[in-house]
Amino acid sequence: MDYAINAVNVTKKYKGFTLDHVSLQLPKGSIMGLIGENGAGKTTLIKLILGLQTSQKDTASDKKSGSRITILNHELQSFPTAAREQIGVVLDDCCFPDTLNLVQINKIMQNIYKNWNPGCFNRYGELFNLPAKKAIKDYSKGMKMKLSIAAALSHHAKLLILDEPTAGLDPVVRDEILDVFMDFIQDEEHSILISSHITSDLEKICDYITFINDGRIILSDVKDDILSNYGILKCTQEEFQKIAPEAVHGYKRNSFGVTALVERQKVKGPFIIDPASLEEILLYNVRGK
Ligand SMILES: Nc1ncnc2c1ncn2[C@@H]1O[C@H](COP(=O)(O)OP(=O)(O)OP(=O)(O)O)[C@@H](O)[C@H]1O
Repeated sequence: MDYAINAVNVTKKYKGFTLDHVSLQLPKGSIMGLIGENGAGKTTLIKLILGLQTSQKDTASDKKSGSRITILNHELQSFPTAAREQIGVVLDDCCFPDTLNLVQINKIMQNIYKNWNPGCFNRYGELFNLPAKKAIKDYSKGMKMKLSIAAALSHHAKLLILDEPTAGLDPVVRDEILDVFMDFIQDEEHSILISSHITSDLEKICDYITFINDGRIILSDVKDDILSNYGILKCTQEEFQKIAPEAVHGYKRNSFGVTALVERQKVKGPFIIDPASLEEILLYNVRGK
């Protein structure tokens, strides 16, 4: 398979936190959602993929395990500067000087990106209702996010890497932006890696989902397969004892019995298993023990 991102055995150690030999493959032409609780390691992984932080590879064991990141078929270490235009990035803070306005940013970006498309930037500015003459410092949080997204979409990028791009946006604008992301990948050459706490957004647009917890990937698969393989089972304590432990990925006890996240195929018996949302799959995996 042809991957937009192929990260293998990526490791980063901070005091009290280790991103531990994480591997992630984003097939070209698709959207992958990154889900995890606060501090799980999503931003760290994104920054490592972008080369904004360096991964650990100074120990003998890491050399053996072959830590490696390839983006759009280029090794990260030797990524050509010119090819950087092919990556559109949105991180959680707005990266433009806040005294500038949209018109000034449009002019400046033409000198930064060879492939900058001023008409495209203007169109997104209008679509996202961004005032052209207002200084960025007077933009709301949501407006700044929309500005970052407009910029990421205006230099003919082939890959978008987006860290919580819909945080702070109202449902109507979020829906509009999700449509823009869906349009972006219609061409098989375009791909998106997106992290978000709004799991319903990811459920709408993603082809693949990667769950990350405490620096480790706990599940990474085709979204539709995840949603069809996992389900919520409600039963009595006695019934729960009869379910194979390997089928259970987390459970909660309550006064009526047990509610558990299960892998459908591993559950034997006449149980009713309801669909599980991505949010429930995360919650049970992280907290439901
Ligand atoms: N520069 C740094 N120095 C030390 N520790 C760091 C640094 N950057 C991140 N960390 C730690 O790494 C861990 C993962 O942080 P990260 O920002 O990747 O999480 P996240 O999944 O993006 O969380 P959130 O959803 O809250 O944005 C946290 O414990 C954080 O404190």
